[in-house]
Amino acid sequence: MIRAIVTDIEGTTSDIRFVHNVLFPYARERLPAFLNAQQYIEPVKTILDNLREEIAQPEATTADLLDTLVQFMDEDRKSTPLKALQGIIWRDGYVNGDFTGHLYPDVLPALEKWKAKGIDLYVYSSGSVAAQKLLFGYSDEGDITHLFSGYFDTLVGAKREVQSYRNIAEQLGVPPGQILFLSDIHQELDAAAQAGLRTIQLIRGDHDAASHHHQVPSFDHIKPEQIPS
Ligand SMILES: CSCCC(=O)C(=O)COP(=O)(O)O
Ligand SMILES: [Mg+2]
Repeated sequence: MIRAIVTDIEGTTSDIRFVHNVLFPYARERLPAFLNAQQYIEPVKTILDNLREEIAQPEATTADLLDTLVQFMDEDRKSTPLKALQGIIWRDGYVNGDFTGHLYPDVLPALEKWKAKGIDLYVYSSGSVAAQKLLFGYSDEGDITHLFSGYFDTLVGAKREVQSYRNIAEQLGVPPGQILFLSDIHQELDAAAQAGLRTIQLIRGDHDAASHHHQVPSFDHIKPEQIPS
């Protein structure tokens, strides 16, 4: 019996183009002025110190760190300090109505149905927990954060690491075999499956021939009650 569902965001609940063509450029354009204004103010001061630690350059200037962050954005590096800074910058965009968090139309009805059946819902994304709450708090369908019982980001570990899913299961207090993880990336699903979680892959675009996971085109096709124990 599935007792908890953990969902990825990018490519799973939300279009990858929203993240890459709207969110990422919004943060990239504002990052230099943002760092200039906020570098000595919390929480940015601590986030920058965490970045210095991550790159093992304790003496790095803010200009050095900006270069590093630009390189990380070019590489789509899932660096925790970068993700924290992006999340803070995105807040203005959501609050000012510059954009809303994209949701595929099949997502909200399915989440509501699963929740009504007593399944607890969680999010796991490389985007910071603050950024996840913004996306679902200012979504195309309004504030849907009441549906989620918790959020996980890279502080629990990287998404392709088996230990991250063990950590999530431990924090949920649910046996791994009763947790269903939804993602579009088979390497993330491989790690989750190795930790004992059940997996389903969302194929929102191109077929993934290298995957061994059950594949569906949308949340409509997911029937947690039919997953055998
Ligand atoms: C919270 S939406 C932004 C997601 C994000 O920043 C990102 O890098 C996507 O990573 P994911 O692990 O969800 O593919
Ligand atoms: Mg994804």
